[in-house]
Amino acid sequence: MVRLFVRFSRERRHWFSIGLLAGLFERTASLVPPFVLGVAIDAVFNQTTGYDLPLVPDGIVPSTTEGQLWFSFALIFGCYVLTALLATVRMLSVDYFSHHLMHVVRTSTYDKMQQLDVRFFDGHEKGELMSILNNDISNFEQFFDDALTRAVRIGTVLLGITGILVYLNWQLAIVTLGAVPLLTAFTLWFMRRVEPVYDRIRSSVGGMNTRLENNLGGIHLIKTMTTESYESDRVTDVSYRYFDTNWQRIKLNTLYHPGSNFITNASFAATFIIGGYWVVIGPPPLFSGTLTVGSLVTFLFMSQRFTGPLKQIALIIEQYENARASGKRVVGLMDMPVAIEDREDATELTDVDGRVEYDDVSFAYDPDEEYVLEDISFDVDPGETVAFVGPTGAGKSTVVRLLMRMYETDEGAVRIDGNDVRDVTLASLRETIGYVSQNNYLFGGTVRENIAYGTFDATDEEVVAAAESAQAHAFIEELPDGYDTQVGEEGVKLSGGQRQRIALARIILSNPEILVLDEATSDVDTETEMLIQRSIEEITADRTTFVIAHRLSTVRDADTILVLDDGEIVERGSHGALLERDGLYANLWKVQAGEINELPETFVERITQNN
Ligand SMILES: Nc1ncnc2c1ncn2[C@@H]1O[C@H](COP(=O)(O)OP(=O)(O)OP(=O)(O)O)[C@@H](O)[C@H]1O
Repeated sequence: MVRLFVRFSRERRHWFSIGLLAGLFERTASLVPPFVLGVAIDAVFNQTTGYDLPLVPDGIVPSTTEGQLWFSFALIFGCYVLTALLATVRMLSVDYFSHHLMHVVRTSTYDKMQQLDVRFFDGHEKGELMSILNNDISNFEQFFDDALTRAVRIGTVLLGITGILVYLNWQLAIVTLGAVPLLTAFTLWFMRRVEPVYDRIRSSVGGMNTRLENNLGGIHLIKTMTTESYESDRVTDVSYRYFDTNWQRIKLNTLYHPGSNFITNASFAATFIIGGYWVVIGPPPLFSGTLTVGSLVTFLFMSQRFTGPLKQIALIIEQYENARASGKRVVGLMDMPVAIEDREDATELTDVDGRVEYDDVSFAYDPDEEYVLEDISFDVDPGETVAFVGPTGAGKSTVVRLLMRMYETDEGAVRIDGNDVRDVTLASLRETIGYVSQNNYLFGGTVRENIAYGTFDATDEEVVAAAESAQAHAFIEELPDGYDTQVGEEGVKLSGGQRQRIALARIILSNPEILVLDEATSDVDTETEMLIQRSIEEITADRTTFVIAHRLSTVRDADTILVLDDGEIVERGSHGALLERDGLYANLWKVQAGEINELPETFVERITQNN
């Protein structure tokens, strides 16, 4: 928490200082009225002592009893006004500071999260990350907004009360203040018990968010599979875990609150009994000197004033523990090493011709698992189209993820125009490559915004031209508001094929040097695909293109077709050459063309051996 505070509060820290100072003076001013009341009782009502207020020059104290009465009223009223003014200053400055801090921590955490590589997101659920960005950062804000200023005010009150009570009667002060060490010991015991519970609460919030996020995202699946009751049970489980960890906290709190109440009330009772005895009968055994009625009234008022703040310590601890657990998660994320980032001497990838080389590339998603790609080598000349085909899970998408350096090769190198992708800046590398996948993400917003995403300065004419190339213009025109139609969250208001065409238009508009089409037309009907294919031929004519497709008709015109199986290239060549070879590709083609009904059983084995 200290780290987060030091790092992110720099710009607005003065607001925090102003707030703390205002809180300090506010509490000091609030202690004056009971003290003035005590003096007034003795000097004005009982007339047993002189009107003597420390720090107030004698010259300004009226000499008549009536004057002293009005003076006391004015002083008490003035302190209340001052307290209210200072409270306003405190609240404004501290609220401003803590909300600004929350804003800075949230945006910085988000920025950091964005820098993390895809592998990080593979291993973390969205709900978990959402709960860090939302709940954890709010807890952090709450601590600074509320708990910390409260702690400062309590500190001031306790110090002020201690000073006043010791000044009035140090012996009775020992009785009244005896509660403080007891309460401190009790509080420390409580803190030790409650700390791990808060860690568990924060993690159960993350788990619950993840479950809810998953279920809302998969609501269509839940409905079609009629798994509502199964999912209700799963939500009940995570919600119960949250309830249960909270219940542990509540149980500890219920022990703490009555316990601390008892200690502080005992201190009040002891002050009342000993002080009352002293005023009425004389000093009790072990005590000596005099105690006036006014002093006893001040003592009783003050002991009430400090029992409240002492009880609030529990709340502060609660907020502190909450913020500590949250801070740990935020810092954990901030400290997460960025596995894929620009090297210090990274250069810009500019004037790209589009020559791509895979040089003996091997890769595993999990270092402890087998390679997903093994010894992949091929070259693509500028402007050529290379296609990847092969059974599902063969590693086709993985090949292109390495090109964009979403993951790094374990062995070998991927080069563009002779530059190892690890030696160029990530931004220039990824700007060079346009990627359309089978899972096209659309942001909630209009069709136009989605097409121009990433090419934010595109004119309307350019957007329409890109949509025309992607065979999307006609259907967009049919939509209720044309290009201004809202597509809904993740584009739910569009069909899969429509979403794909918008994603294709987006990439066409960004005009990348290298194009990757990963099942980019898998969701459109054959007719539309043929139309898109014509546009794609135009778009890809002069640029290096990687095409991944299960529908082999899409790739038959590619310059080179690489057939992948189980992470290895098992065949390579043009469509005609591969048909002649009569291997895996030829068999797949025959199945798709309806010439044979199923693949020969031993084909993979045979082909692998032949290679
Ligand atoms: N993010 C990931 N983490 C771990 N393993 C992965 C990940 N993505 C893919 N894999 C695994 O890597 C292998 C290759 O996956 P890849 O997506 O490259 O196959 P593909 O040939 O593109 O398949 P498809 O035709 O079904 O899209 C598969 O066994 C898959 O389970």
